[in-house]
Amino acid sequence: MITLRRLTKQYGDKKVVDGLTFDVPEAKVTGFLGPNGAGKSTTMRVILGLDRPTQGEALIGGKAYADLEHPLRHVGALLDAKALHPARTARKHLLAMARSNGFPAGRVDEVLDTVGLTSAADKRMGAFSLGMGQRLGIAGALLGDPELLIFDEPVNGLDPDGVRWIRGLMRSLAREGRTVFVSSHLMSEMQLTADHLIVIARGRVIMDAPTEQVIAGSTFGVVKVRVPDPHQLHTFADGLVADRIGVRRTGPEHLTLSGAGIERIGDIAHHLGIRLHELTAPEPSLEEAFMELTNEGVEYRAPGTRSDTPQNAQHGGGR
Ligand SMILES: Nc1ncnc2c1ncn2[C@@H]1O[C@H](COP(=O)(O)OP(=O)(O)OP(=O)(O)O)[C@@H](O)[C@H]1O
Repeated sequence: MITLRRLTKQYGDKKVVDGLTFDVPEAKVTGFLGPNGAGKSTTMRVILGLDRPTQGEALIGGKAYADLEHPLRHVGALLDAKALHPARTARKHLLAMARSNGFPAGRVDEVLDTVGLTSAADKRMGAFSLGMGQRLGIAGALLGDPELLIFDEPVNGLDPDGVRWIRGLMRSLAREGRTVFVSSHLMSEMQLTADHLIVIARGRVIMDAPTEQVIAGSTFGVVKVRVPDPHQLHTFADGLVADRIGVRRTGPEHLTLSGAGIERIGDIAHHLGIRLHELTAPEPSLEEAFMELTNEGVEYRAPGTRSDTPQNAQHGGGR
């Protein structure tokens, strides 16, 4: 449905998007993940024809957005919360959108119902909360009954009810056969929502795989340890790094380790005479997978290893 081929976007001499090649599959929720500034919004803007690529192409059903005959019948998008006319009601706002795009007026009530805004339809938008504004933005995206939906950080600033609602909506849109492409930096959220994940860092793809595979790929399992003595904590971290174990400081007394199981970690602690107050192997999460993939938060590195480039991260974590 969405096809990116060597898509590159450069601002000045900075490549914000650097040769992205991937497909977004149909009838699935695809999470587009990456740390802040990774290039997610820029990629979405290029797909939607709001920005021109420096090189490469982004196609929707084989066509550039600008070549789609009735774009809103094919693609609905929620980007940054738009500046809404504060004195206008939600219904009037959607009616104006419907009219200017040739959609039947009856569609307005349908989408208001879908997003749960029927009772607020005649309220002025100036009185809308952030969550209501997001719902209205989604109503606008659904107006043309498009087969592709692009949502940029749709859960930003929403309360837990709103987050659950958007999650359910995205899943049901995919069940209807639509393509849902959603960006987020919230790994935990995508773990619950997305079937497929595309992870980028510094404008490059570092993972493109089914969600389950990304989670499974994180584990050798991480191991958590708690070392009460600060001096021993550093000695232990250095010893582990020398043994090629990935070490991340996750609290004043805590380290999160990857690349070995609890038996080996316990043996190393014993060998070094380190006193432990905790040695556990929690269930892997997407959060951990993401940390590994992007190498975020890694404080200790083995001397001579260069695990901070996206390419190496792919080799290290892209199983
Ligand atoms: N019009 C622009 N001119 C110059 N630099 C830009 C422009 N738009 C974006 N950038 C830069 O491109 C980089 C990527 O931004 P982008 O918003 O695409 O990332 P993102 O992954 O969506 O991150 P976030 O979650 O923070 O929005 C950032 O460093 C940003 O400052």
